[in-house]
Amino acid sequence: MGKVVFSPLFTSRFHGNRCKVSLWDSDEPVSRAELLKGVAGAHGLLCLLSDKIDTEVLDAAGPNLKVISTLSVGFDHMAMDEIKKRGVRVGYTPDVLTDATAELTVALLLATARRLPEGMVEVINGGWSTWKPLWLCGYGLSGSTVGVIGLGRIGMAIARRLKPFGVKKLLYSGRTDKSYAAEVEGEYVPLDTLVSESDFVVVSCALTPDTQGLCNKHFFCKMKNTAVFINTSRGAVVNQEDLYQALSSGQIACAGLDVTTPEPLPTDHPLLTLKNCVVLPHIGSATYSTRGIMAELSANNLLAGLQGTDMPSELKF
Ligand SMILES: O=C(O)[C@H](O)CO
Repeated sequence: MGKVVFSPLFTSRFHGNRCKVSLWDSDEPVSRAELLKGVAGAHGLLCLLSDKIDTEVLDAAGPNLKVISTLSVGFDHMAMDEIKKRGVRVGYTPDVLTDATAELTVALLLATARRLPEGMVEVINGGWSTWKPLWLCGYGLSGSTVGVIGLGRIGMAIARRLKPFGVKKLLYSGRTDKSYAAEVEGEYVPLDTLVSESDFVVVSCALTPDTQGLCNKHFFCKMKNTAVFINTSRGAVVNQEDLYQALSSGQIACAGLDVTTPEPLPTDHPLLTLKNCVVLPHIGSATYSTRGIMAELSANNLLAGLQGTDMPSELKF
């Protein structure tokens, strides 16, 4: 085999059936300088969603590069046009993180709507004086309308988990009507209808030029002022200034975000001053078993790409 670079991990060089592996042996991301240096001459690269794989990295790798394997289902961190132009194959990790991400989305939705972080702070700081009828009241799923933007693998897994909470109506929007939505009695509606009729708006679409900044002031203005907004896809789908305005003015009730722009969100970011905004550090797929399976799948994708065989999960683009 040749040279492979694994970044958390790092790259590989391929000679016959052996590869020389350069491993970034840390849970911390590889620095840009190390990545540019380490990738030189590599035949394969295993990267994270936090590694920007752009022309500079591709140029630094040079013409040996045959395969990039990302430890993620999202691929918005990679310059796909440029990668395609160079004939480099791409492996990714769909399916194996669907359950963990859907589970986290439900947890975030409940934590946000039922104000769990706020409640915990009150217990710790002595704000819990006694039981009070209206104190820390939030919003429940029973009898509600839930709107899922992007009913793909993860969106569908979220819908399946939310339905048993007594959700009355499940709306979804996206590029196309999905026949499998029947399983959750999903109703395909225009985005405007979803936004204005939903009590819970859950964003689960990929980040593309079409969805970038989709959730902006026009979007939030159409939401009910009792509505809960949840995003576990990519931060850039949301205009955060507009979200801040919507939350601080009472235009919408609350928001739960597992993804932000940038990541990490600076600790002095205005969103973090709001009690009605729950922010998590992009932990959708963070279960021990899911991350283990993702690591194995991305290593196998990389090896198949180096050997020129079928990858377990190749991105077709
Ligand atoms: O794209 C992905 O794989 C997720 O965002 C990571 O959990």
